[in-house]
Amino acid sequence: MSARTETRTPDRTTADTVLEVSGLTKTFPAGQSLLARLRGQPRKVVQALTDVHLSVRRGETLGIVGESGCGKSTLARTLVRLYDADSGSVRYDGAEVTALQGAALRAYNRSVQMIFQDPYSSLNPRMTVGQVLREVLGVHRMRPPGQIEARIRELLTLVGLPHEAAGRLPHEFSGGQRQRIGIARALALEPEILIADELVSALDVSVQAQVVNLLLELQEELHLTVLFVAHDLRLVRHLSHRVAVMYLGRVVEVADTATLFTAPRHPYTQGLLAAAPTLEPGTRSAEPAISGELPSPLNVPSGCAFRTRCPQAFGRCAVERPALLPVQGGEVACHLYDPQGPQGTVIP
Ligand SMILES: Nc1ncnc2c1ncn2[C@@H]1O[C@H](COP(=O)(O)OP(=O)(O)OP(=O)(O)O)[C@@H](O)[C@H]1O
Repeated sequence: MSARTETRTPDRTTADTVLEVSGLTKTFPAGQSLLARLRGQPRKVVQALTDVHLSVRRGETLGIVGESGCGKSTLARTLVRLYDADSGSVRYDGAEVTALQGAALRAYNRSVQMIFQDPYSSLNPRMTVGQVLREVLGVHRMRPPGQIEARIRELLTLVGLPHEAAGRLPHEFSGGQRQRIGIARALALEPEILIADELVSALDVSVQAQVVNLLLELQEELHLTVLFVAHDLRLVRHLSHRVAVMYLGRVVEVADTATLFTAPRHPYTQGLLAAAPTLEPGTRSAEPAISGELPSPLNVPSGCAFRTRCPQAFGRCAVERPALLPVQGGEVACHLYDPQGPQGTVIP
């Protein structure tokens, strides 16, 4: 990773929106005790995504960050239709994804590929890499039968594996190599969008850098659009043109990477960056950067969900949910940035 340390800028991406998420909401029924069930108590719901708005530009890498449980994976899974949204809209090249069925849904599922943290769990342990790729290419008729072997070799080269890898079983590979196999399988379907959910978090740091750099090269070579969901802000900064920050199921800030890391606006983003161990060594304060506990997604605070932990919260934050509004270099959902002024009483 040392080869490129500069922050990526959105210059090379187009302003053309490929995926437009608006008002996306997803809840899950919470677990319930036997006693509560016997008493007929109403089941609570986990508010995993609430009114999420997000535009993804063609050809960009968009990082998605936030504390554990803030809804990153649910967003990724809802985008690929592993989950059905409760409400809201996802438009891919203008077509409503939440309504797709049959052949149109299958085409969408080819165009938008998700790669998971643990490809081992989704690889058949008894199938060689060649068999896995042959099956994907054959079932989806990606190549005529006579061209399949050549395409398998091409895919292995693309992800930096030797051609001999085709004859080997998943357990014969290291974690990083298995991630490369997962990426090759996704690329076999010639997607336009890759969604990488915690792609490298289970790998050693040195291997993480190799896989992330591979993703960076592939993205530039194949003009892919990438959604990079991760905890590690250092990796997100390295890879992303823009970054979306989530808190308790909402997008609270989106900005180009340089702006987000040098001039974060939302108090939550400011806290998240201050808490990151790897960004600016020596500049961390001894105080916890974000005070208090993350509220339960069963009981999301009224108004701004972050206000119970926000050092700058004022009266309006408890009663009115801030909308995601445009600011220079991005968007932010915080009353402090209301173009009409914060309008409220600062809580002493
Ligand atoms: N299938 C499910 N059933 C019930 N609750 C769920 C389910 N999936 C996610 N949740 C809940 O939804 C909320 C958002 O979870 P999600 O996994 O999307 O967060 P995340 O930001 O990806 O977290 P992490 O970084 O730990 O993966 C959490 O409170 C989680 O417990």
